[in-house]
Parts: sequence; C-alpha cells; structure tokens
Amino acid sequence: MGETAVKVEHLWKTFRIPHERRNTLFENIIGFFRPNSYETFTVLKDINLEVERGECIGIIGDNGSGKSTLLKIIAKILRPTSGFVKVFGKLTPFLELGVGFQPELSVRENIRIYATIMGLPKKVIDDRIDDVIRFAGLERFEDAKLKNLSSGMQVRLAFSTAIQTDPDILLVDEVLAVGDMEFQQKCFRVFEDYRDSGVTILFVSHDLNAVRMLCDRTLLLSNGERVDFGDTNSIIDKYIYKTDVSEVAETSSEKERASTRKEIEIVDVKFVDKYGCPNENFVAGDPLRVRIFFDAHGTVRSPVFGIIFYHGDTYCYGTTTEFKGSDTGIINGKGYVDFIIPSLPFLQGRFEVTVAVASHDYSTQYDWHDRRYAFNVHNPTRDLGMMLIEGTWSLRRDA
Ligand SMILES: Nc1ncnc2c1ncn2[C@@H]1O[C@H](COP(=O)(O)OP(=O)(O)OP(=O)(O)O)[C@@H](O)[C@H]1O
Repeated sequence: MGETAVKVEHLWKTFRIPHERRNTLFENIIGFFRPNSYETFTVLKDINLEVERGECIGIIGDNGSGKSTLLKIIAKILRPTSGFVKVFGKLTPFLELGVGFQPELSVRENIRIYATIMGLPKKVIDDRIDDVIRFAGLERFEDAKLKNLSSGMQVRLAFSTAIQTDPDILLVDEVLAVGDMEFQQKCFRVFEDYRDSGVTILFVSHDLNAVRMLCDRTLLLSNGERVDFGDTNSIIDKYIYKTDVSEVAETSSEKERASTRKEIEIVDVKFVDKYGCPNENFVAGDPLRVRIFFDAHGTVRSPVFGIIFYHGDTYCYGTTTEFKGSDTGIINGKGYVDFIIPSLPFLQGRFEVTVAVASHDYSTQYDWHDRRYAFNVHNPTRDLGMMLIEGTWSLRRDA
C-alpha cells in the first residue's frame, strides 16, 4: 500500500428541503407560529473510499447519484452530515470554475482576481498571465470585458487560470463537458500531465472514455450508495451493462438470490476457428466465431447479448446484438449465439473476452462473465503492434 492522499470514512450527507406550501392567509398565519417543516433527502449513504497518492480515480454514476456532492465535501465546500474526510496534501478543486468572475472587468483583470482566489501569489500571476491567455486562446480578447465573452470562453479562461496552481490533489467535476473538441483535448492532456507528474486526481465525468483513459480505479455511485470501487474497465462495464446492484453487493446471501433469478445463464464460450473447431489459437486475419452457449430457464423475449475484447488493460472493442440490429427473438431452453468475425483485426497477443446477457432494454442483467475467456493471435507478417490494418503502400514520383 502506498501513502494515503484522501480518506473518506462512513460519509453521510442529508439535505433538508423546507416545505413552503403556505397558500392561504390562514396557512401563513398558522405557519408564522409553527416552525417550517422540512423534507430530508439523503444523497450520500455511508461512503467509504481510500485514495493513494498519485492515483487517478474516476467517479461515475447516473445524474443525481451524488458525485458532485462527494467532491464538494472533500473540497470542504459542503459539510458532511456525519462521517469524516481526511485530505493529505494541497488540494485544488476544479468544481465550479469561474465563480468570482466579474463581468464588468476585463479578461486580464479577471485572471488576476481568479488566480488570487485560487491561491496563486501575485508574482506567479504576473509571470503566467500571458500563458493563461494563450492557453485559453483568448489573445484577441484580453482587454475585452468578460461579459462580452461567450460562456464557453469564460470556462476556458477559468480552466486556464486554475491549471496554473500547483496541486498535490486535484478534484475535477465535468470540466471536459464544456469547450469545443480542441479545447477538450487540451484539457485532457493537462490532466494526463498532472497524473504523470504524480498529482492525485479525483475525476467526475459522464465521459466514460475519458475516465477509461485517465483513471486507474473508479468508484460507481448509485442513489448515493457506493455500488463498487475497483479496476476502471470492469466498473465501467458494470455500469454500461447495468449489472444488477444486488449482484454486485458484497453479501453472499444476496449473491445467491441474484443467481437464482437468472432467467438466462451463459453456460460456456468457445472460440471457433475456420475449420469449425473450438480453438484458442488464431492467426491474424483468420475468421473467428465467438460462440456463447446459453440456457434460458423460461421464455425470454429478445434478450441482448454483449461481448467485449480486452488486450491487457486496453478495452479494444465492445458490442451487443442490439447495437448490431440483431433481434434474438423469443428464447426458451438451451442454444448458442455466434459473434461472427470474418477476418480477425488483431495482429498479435492474448485477448481476453467478457460476455454478458441482459434484458431487451438493458434494465436487467441476467448473466455476466467478466474476462473469463481468452484466445491468442499469432502474427504471420513482419508488421508491428496490436492491430491488423489491411493497408497497402502507393508511391507517386513527380519527376
Ligand atoms: N444544496 C442542495 N440542496 C438539496 N439537494 C441537493 C443540493 N445539492 C444537491 N442536491 C441533490 O443531491 C442529489 C445528488 O446531487 P449531485 O449533484 O451530487 O449528483 P451528481 O451525481 O453529481 O449528478 P450529475 O451527474 O447530474 O451532475 C441530487 O438529487 C440533487 O438534487
């Protein structure tokens, strides 16, 4: 175990929302003598999390699952209802970028104010102000009033200023959602640089690809509860394929209940070669069928089968019968479904395979075999790398 950067222990957060339903004079008068009633709303329920120094942690979950609230509590913007948060190091929150901006002042003046709020010394601000303007791509606007910038430009400015800080721990909430593609890529590179230089990052995003590329481990929240925390690829796959939360739950009795509920079970997976034989070794460019054997314990209408290929920690490819427009129809009893690859697009290496089956609308996960199967691809060429690209060279001489 490395050193701890952030520790969250038994964290609960409850908001109190006042009821303001005094429509009549009478209700108003009565209400005057009575305290307002409140509805309580628990948005974080017993969250535990330990992040090591230098780790990049993704936090994912549906809208309203509590991601931003968790970051705000870690940043000490909100107070927990109970539980503890301990932070070891200098923390910079990229949460509500641009708070403190003054619309009537110029871009330059706003950078000075905002950088001061972010804790930068005056000398550092003087040295870096041109870098900030350049990074934000706002050279032409540096003397314009802030109110004349578009909202996207304002966020770019806030982001460009905030990255001048020198954090040990960075909290990032949906920053990549703003700005155009080019700016998003610039931001992403900044986060990669931070990560590579050992900064601890907690990264909230709905951009699952960005989470995959950036984060070592990921926390999945659902309705304020910690569903799972672990290897980013597996957590994202569980989230995408909506693994039944009870199946992820730690207690064995719950697991048992989940397994008896399986309408369809995946009973085996075989890789079938060009001779129709099960095999684990293939040559790049060969045809391959992934045969998923199932057993349906009753009638199931149009279940969706999914498949994912991994190479090491790289998520190479994922698809489902539904993505490909294949309706599986009514299924009862045993059978198999083939994913047919006419020509293997991998050049070499060992590829692990995850298979899953879910209900037609993905709302129920029936079965899930995470990276349980694998095959090898051998390289018949002198080409290098992991992918097989059927490219050819062509040359034209002008003289
Ligand atoms: N100050 C507040 N008062 C009352 N309820 C709040 C407050 N802040 C957040 N909530 C509620 O807490 C829940 C969790 O909100 P939060 O913003 O943490 O979710 P999130 O996972 O970040 O969502 P999103 O993906 O939409 O950003 C939501 O239902 C939200 O309405």
